[in-house]
Amino acid sequence: MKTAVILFNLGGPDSLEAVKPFRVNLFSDKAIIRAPIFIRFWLARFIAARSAKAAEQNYALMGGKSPLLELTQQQARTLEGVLGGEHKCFVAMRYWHPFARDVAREVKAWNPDRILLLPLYPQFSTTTTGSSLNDWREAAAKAGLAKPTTTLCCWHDDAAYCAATAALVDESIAEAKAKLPGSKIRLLFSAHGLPESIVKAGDPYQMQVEATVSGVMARLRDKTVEPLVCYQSRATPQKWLEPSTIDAIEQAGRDGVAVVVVPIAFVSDHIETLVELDIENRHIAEKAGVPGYFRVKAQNSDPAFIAALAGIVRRAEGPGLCRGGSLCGPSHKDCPFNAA
Ligand SMILES: C=CC1=C(C)c2cc3[nH]c(cc4nc(cc5[nH]c(cc1n2)c(C)c5CCC(=O)O)C(CCC(=O)O)=C4C)c(C)c3C=C
Ligand SMILES: [Fe+2]
Ligand SMILES: [Fe+2]
Repeated sequence: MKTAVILFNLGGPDSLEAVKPFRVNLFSDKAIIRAPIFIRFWLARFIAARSAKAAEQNYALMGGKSPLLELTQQQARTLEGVLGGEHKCFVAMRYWHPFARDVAREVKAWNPDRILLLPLYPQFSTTTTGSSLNDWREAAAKAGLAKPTTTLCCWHDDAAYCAATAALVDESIAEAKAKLPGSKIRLLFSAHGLPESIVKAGDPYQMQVEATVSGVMARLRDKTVEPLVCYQSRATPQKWLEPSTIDAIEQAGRDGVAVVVVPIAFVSDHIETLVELDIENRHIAEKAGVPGYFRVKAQNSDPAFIAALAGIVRRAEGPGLCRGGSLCGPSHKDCPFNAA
């Protein structure tokens, strides 16, 4: 049976010229800016233009483009190798190439017997997974791609994913302890932030982030470190989830503890790990007098992580789907696809 596995991520600009249109696409999404279309059209351009210079400078620090597409394509190739047989992995991005509309046509040409949708966002948010899946459904309908389709939602508490992440965290704790013997260490689980209003409207993201953190903590070899969940990358003036990663770093400075920062809502390096965490927040930590700043590696194509994704795919190929054709993990009372 030919199975197409579609990997979804947000996408990133592939040149400095693409930064502005990429950001206009992002802020034009009704899942991100919840305003009527005619207001959103102008607001998107206004917000995108307002902070365009700073964004361009940040992409310039990464060589003038986002590495997200290459890293996701590498994940796709590695996963395809692990799954073997008649699996083919495709990558569809939400706000820059390759767009769902083009990928849907490619998938149709390959003519699979079934399709598995695998968002590379471990936690469900209406702003990320929800938006990508809606975009895919529209694109598939337009391309006339009507094959049995299963959504692999909500793998935030998947045991193998949590174990693979815990192994990466353990590596950084060991490095911190070796460099700063005797120092107290705080684990900052830094998730992408969200406007609080989106969470209040029922988005399960924050709950799922906390579940991921519990799952990772339970699987750490080194249990001597204290965890704290915080939220990074605030992008609009509204109130966002708290505490912010910056506040948490400054607090660590006041408390005189070293920090190990775990990017917990992304599985690939991109601007928010390579620039925000590695450059900006490291600088903030130095200024705040934090005795040591360590960043846990993103999963990228880590073999244990790819094996976890392969496990999620294989489970979807067996029985046990939740209502609506989605795969549910063991504890999905909050699964957005499981509503009647
Ligand atoms: C209101 C704005 C935003 C929300 C909500 C948001 C949620 C969100 N985003 C990610 C993951 C990524 N975001 C990326 C880029 C990016 N995101 C926003 C804004 C919001 N994100 C902006 C303005 C940008 C562009 C970067 C910039 O201008 O500084 C990316 C790609 C980065 C890259 O390398 O190109 C990812 C990935 C998550 C997980 C999330 C909510 C859970
Ligand atoms: Fe974002
Ligand atoms: Fe689910």
